[in-house]
Amino acid sequence: MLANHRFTDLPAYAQLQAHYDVLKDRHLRDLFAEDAQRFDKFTRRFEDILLDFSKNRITDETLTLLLQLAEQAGLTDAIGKMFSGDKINRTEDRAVLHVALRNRSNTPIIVEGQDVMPEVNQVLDRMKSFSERVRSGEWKGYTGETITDIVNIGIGGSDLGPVMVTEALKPYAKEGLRVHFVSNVDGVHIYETLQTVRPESTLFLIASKTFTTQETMTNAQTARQWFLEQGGSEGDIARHFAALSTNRSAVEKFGIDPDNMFGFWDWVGGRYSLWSAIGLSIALYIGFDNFEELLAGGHAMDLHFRDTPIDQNLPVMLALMGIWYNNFFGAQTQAILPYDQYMHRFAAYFQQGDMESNGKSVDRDGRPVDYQTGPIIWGEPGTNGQHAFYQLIHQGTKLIPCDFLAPVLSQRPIGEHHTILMANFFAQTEALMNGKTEEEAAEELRKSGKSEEDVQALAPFKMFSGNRPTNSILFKQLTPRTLGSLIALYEHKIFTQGVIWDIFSFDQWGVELGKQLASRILPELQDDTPVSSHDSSTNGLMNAFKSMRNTTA
Ligand SMILES: O=P(O)(O)OC[C@H]1O[C@H](O)[C@@H](O)[C@@H](O)[C@@H]1O
Repeated sequence: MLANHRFTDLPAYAQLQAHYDVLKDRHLRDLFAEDAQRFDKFTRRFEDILLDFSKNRITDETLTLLLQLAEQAGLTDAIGKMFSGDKINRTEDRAVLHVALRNRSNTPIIVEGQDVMPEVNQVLDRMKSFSERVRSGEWKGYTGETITDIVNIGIGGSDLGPVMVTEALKPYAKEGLRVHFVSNVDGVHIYETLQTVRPESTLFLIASKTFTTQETMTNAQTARQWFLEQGGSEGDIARHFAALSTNRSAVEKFGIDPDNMFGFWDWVGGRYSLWSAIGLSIALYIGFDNFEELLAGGHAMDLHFRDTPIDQNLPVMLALMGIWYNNFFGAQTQAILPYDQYMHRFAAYFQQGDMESNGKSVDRDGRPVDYQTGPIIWGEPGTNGQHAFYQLIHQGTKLIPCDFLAPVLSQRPIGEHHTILMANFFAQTEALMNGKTEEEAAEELRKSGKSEEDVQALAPFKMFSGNRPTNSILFKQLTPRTLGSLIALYEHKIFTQGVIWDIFSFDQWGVELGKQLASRILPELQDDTPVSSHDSSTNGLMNAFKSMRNTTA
């Protein structure tokens, strides 16, 4: 059991509060001017990844105090417990072992007296041979055609990870093999996808940890029906449907051949499951060797996180910077801004990863917290974001800590594109840090020939306060290994923050209420009887829906 603490009672918390009162008025520009060593001091490296957190509103003292906070919260002990298979997900009575899924060293990891590694490796072996058979064309559809299209049907953790990774690693994909993702229960999603594929050459992966999720089961039934209507027979389903799940009996009930089921375990959280059988679409798309490289990258980051002193530890640094802004500066959000178009779903992926993990408001004793926990995560790839929402980051009233991520080498080096992209990457963090004083703005206006009256009128609009914090994460290239490490970096950041906030990061009870109510409402929508069992707004909306659906558009 982890020793519980109240975050705000940790001795370092009060010290940080006092320190914040002094530091909050200091400008990053001055902190850089005062300390020539800032970059060297506040960067950490791991393999081909460089984390520069020097453009944060910190000093040596801030970092020392934040590290003490982590220590006082029992971080080292908590890391040990996760890696050794303790049931740290207490509200579900489960271990949390996504690290076992990518444990390429194969050291035993024991859950309830049993080493989980043989089973992990067995599923990986099956994924390997299955993906190789499909990719080589040995696996045939019901008319003897090879598979050209993979349709992954899943939602949340059974969708976002595979979507993000297959997009990020597109350069490693096999030519002629397409992958599609259907998640939304909105029939539009499956309709549009089915328009683009043929039953003879399509493989459906029904991805659901529980195999009970309404959206996924509805989409899976529609896909099955479509397959049968298009010419496939019941007997052909085994060639075209596979299941990725922990729920064997539900898979069998659905009619999927148990030989086509790839299992995983309750100690894999949905949002941490891309490393498990849920990653089959990834293995099919980029090949098993590349999938193994992804796992190896995750594993390397795991070992770094577990074995490196916390002051040298990349996930810990990211976590501490986040806590500094979240709990002392009152920042509500955290932007993730990858300067790599292939990473365009990275922020969306960590919206679930972070917000479902740390969007909690009771501590581990079930007491309401009186401090802020998980931030709102959002972001889009650079430079698109620059032309959309950066205005607010630069000149708005909100403090938005940003992570800037970029590869040194592009996967698609075309002309000057990457150099131009990187010029923007460096320019943005510098601009956010330095800003532009009103005098500087006035001087520029004067130089452009404006009258003194215009200079005075316009300068306030053209000044930038700066002092806006960023992390820069520079990595050599977006390879499977590096992507694996980057994902694990953020996963462990989330874990570290959860430990410090004394919350449970691995349950997600908050998604249940809406589900419960939806299943109560569904039968009420199935006829035209007026509804009166809810509040007046919900009744009113449902009754309006019922009457409008009966009038022609
Ligand atoms: O894989 P499943 O069981 O279909 O769950 C899909 C998703 O459902 C819920 O929204 C949550 O529990 C998520 O964490 C999960 O990823």
